[in-house]
Amino acid sequence: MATKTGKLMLSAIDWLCANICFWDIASALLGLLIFSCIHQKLTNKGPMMWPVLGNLPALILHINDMYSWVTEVLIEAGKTFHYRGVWMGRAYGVFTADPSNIEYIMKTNFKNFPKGSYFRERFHDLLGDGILNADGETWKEERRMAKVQMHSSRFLEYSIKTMQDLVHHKLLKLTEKLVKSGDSFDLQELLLRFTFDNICTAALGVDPGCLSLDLPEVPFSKAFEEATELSLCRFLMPPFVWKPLKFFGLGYEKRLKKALEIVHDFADKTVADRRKKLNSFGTLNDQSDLLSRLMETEYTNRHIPDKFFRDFCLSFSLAGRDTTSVALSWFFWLLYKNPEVETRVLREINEISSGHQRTKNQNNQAVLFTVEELKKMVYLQAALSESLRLYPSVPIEMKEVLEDDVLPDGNIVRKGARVLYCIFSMARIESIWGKDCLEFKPERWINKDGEFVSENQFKYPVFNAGPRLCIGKKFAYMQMKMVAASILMKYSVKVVEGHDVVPKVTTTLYMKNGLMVTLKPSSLREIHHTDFSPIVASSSSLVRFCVKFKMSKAAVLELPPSGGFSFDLCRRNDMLSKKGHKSPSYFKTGTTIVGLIFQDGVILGADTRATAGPIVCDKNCEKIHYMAPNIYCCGAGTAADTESVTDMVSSQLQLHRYHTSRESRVVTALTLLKSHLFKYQGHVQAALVLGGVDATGPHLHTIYPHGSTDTLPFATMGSGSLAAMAVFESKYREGLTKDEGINLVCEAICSGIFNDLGSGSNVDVCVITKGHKEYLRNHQLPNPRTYVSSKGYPFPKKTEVLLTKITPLKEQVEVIEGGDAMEE
Ligand code: HEM
Repeated sequence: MATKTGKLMLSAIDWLCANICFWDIASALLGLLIFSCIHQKLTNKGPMMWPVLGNLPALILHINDMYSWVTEVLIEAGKTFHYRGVWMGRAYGVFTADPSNIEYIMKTNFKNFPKGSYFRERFHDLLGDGILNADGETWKEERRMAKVQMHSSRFLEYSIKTMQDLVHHKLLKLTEKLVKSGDSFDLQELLLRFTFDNICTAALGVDPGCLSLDLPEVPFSKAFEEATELSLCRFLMPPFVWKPLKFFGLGYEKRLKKALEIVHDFADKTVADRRKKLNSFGTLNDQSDLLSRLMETEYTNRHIPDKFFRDFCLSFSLAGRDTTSVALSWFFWLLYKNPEVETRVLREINEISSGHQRTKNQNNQAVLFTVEELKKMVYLQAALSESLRLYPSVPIEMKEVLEDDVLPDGNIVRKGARVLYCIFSMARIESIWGKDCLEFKPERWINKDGEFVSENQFKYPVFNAGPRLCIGKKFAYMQMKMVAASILMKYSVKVVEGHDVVPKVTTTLYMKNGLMVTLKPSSLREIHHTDFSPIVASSSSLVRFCVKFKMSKAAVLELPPSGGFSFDLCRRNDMLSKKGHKSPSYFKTGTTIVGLIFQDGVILGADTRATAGPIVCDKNCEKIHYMAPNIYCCGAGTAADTESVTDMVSSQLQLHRYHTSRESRVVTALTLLKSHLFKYQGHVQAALVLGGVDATGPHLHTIYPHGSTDTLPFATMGSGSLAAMAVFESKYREGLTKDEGINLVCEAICSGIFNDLGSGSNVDVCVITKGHKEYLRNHQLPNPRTYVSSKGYPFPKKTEVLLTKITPLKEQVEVIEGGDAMEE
């Protein structure tokens, strides 16, 4: 039977050889190919899937514009398509940009979509079991430990300090040097150096020194970069290629091995040193970096091998290194392309830093931003988020499928497949982000009350989402804001003309050619003159502004008002002084005001001289102001300011009493006064001594012009305060009687009157006790007038009437073509 079948087959082959030529076979294969292609086209929504090669040809064809191409395909395919790599390459699955699919894999069925062995295997040599490369219980435990430390206030404080130090002592020093040289330079490279130093200092407690003035090549940093890039090569070739290369140490795997040795040596040494320190001192309490905190807390509970800490360090260095620097590079580029956004960012930074004179560096305009100030930078946060939307630091993410599953959009995914989701493409899909999705529009992140509004994580998975949400998000925003605000305060960043800005196709969205820029000092000064306020700008100036910044008038008017104070008068004064007008100078003022607590209540005292520079303009003015029947307030500083502030707060207290039908409390007056003064940051010149007696007893407070306050048993303020304080400090004691208190107050005021030229004339006293007050106006007259002319002071003649004709005023309006600096 077998021989019969064999014979039959041989004769069939003979027949085929005799009757079918090469061209017949070629045409049959071609037909098969065409059929398969048509079948593919009809059944698969994605790019062409070739037999054997899968999607590889299309990928190679679009390798230089891969993100745009994937976006186009995703839009055409309705946000999801199936893909396949070369035969036996184990690369297959779906590509998606659908938020509902992303929510499913990142949250709803999180357990079925781990990082997976495909990813882990390729990154294991570099990251080991570090958090970025771990799954399951290992990942869970690492995340728990990292979260506890990262969210502690100690780490937050420490990380802010490291950022401030690096920005001010290194980054800005380096930019100064670069500005002096006048050369263009690669900003992306500079930022990469900055973030590497920053993450190593914060996470490992070691500064690798990439940002030193001579921009040295740091072996650890270079090897780390190389090891990351070379590990990625393993994703481009099938395992039967890269595994033998690794085994025999050939090709790029040889270089990878070398780079890995340097990286691991550095990390191992850091961990070993820290362990040694912990063993010899028994504590690492003087170090706040993540590694030290983790070692100290975890070692006390159980023994954790050094390898764990090494892997932990490397994952953090990778996660926190390039992500923020790349994000900042795109941000600066987008800002350069959108000057109207830059103007708004600068305006915000300027407003926030305007009350910041105390921390200005002496030699330049660099400002040390605090966490509170960074938090207030809402528009900057919106601009950074918008920049990350369009250029996400991690453009494509990948998860593996554990068991067969069906995604919410109906696509089936088989066990072992991979789901890739393209965050870069999501930003460019109208059905996700709206018709204006391609525009750089920070306003989409701000609500009508001017607050920042976060987006749904699954529509905006830039920081990942669900249980694996990026742990460093807060750190990243602080860092980006600190760098952006500090650089923009000092420089205007100009991208070199003709520089080609394109994304590099790799796991992190670098700019392929870097970002070549020049820095022009003091962009802020420019913005003072070009700044605008949609509310006050005249129509013509608004048009000029729009033309200058190539934006529509509607766009300007659409901007929500920024709120807060208007600094138009400052700009006007600035403009006038530039035109040669001399600003009036300030008048020196002087006062002695005091207060003390005695056994039954509070006694306040004040002198009565009002000075304006060298002139005594009022010999007997009143400096003790009424606030409420049981509260009075002495004011030093500018008389008009102290009067107005106390008047305003007094009326608020009155309204409050109408509402509550209760006696005002001193603490209410104190809160109202300090919050009012704080808003004006010292521009309202009122230094106050507030005293009163309420249901909780007698109270005495001082309030400084910037809004800070003190609560004391005795207090003095004004230019004579030191003289008065000398009296109080030597004679004040608890339980003074009323008369003793009044005498002490008078003595203190007289000490001011006789030792301070700004104070003088008489002593006013106000005694407040429970349910009663006594205002002793001119209680003492220590400087009575000694000589009065016996003849009086008659005027030689009365006021004469020179003209009786009344000339009506004419309104004259002069239109100045071209406008003034104020209007720009
Ligand atoms: C603009 C800046 C940043 C962006 C866009 C970003 C984005 C991401 C993304 C997409 C992931 C998921 C990665 C993956 O699973 O493969 C991630 C995870 C992570 N990121 Fe960030 N990141 C940023 C900054 C940082 C910084 C500065 C740190 C450290 C201080 C950090 C620490 C981490 C950690 C530890 C994880 C792993 C979380 C986990 O798997 O549970 N990131 N980040």
